[in-house]
Amino acid sequence: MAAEVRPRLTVLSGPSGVGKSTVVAHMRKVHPEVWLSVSATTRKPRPGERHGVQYFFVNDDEFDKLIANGELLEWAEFAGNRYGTPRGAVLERLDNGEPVLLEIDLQGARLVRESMPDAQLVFLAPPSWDELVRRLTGRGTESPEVIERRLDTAKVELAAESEFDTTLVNTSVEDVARELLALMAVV
Ligand SMILES: Nc1ncnc2c1ncn2[C@@H]1O[C@H](COP(=O)(O)OP(=O)(O)OP(=O)(O)O)[C@@H](O)[C@H]1O
Ligand SMILES: Nc1nc2c(ncn2[C@@H]2O[C@H](COP(=O)(O)O)[C@@H](O)[C@H]2O)c(=O)[nH]1
Repeated sequence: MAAEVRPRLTVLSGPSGVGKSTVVAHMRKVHPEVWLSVSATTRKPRPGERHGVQYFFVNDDEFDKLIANGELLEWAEFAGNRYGTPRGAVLERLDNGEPVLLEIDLQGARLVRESMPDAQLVFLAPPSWDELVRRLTGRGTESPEVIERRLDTAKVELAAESEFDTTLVNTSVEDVARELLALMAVV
């Protein structure tokens, strides 16, 4: 009998404001054992965000050093800031056989697919374009200019949906969190 193949690295991507962080937060409330990689970013913290929790907030020089030292599994520029996945923590968990989740943008997902072809790529889609605009605007964390920039990028990201292994439509946070857990073989 063939051994069961369980994808161990899962990448969750989708346009800004679709609800990736909300889904992951719900999932980890129900299953705190699911490990989410904490990225490094040059973006300034939003109110309530803490260093080492949502992100490692670093300056440009520090980000340059992370790249130069080969400490990032992937990195990308998104809407004027840089974001990257610390390599060490991800590889350590994968070596231990633990499921690993990355919440990263389309460019990062493409880079992970190149370097780790066994990763499963999950695209989180909005129920509609208007709902995406409502969510991103309603979150109230970005200026109108940044929202416009993120929505421009969202058009590119939505057009790349077919590159992903699976699409989940974020109509209900609870349903999507359950589906994602099943894809990660956590439940
Ligand atoms: N299923 C849903 N129904 C209604 N609102 C939702 C749903 N999922 C998320 N939201 C809301 O949409 C907004 C954006 O969600 P969130 O910040 O999780 O998006 P994101 O994809 O992580 O964005 P970014 O990529 O910019 O970090 C939040 O205000 C959140 O409460
Ligand atoms: N390529 C990467 N993209 C990342 C990483 N961490 C987060 N992200 C993505 O950036 C945008 C913007 O995030 P925000 O917190 O400023 O709203 C979003 O699509 C994230 O998924 C990363 O390490 N690499």
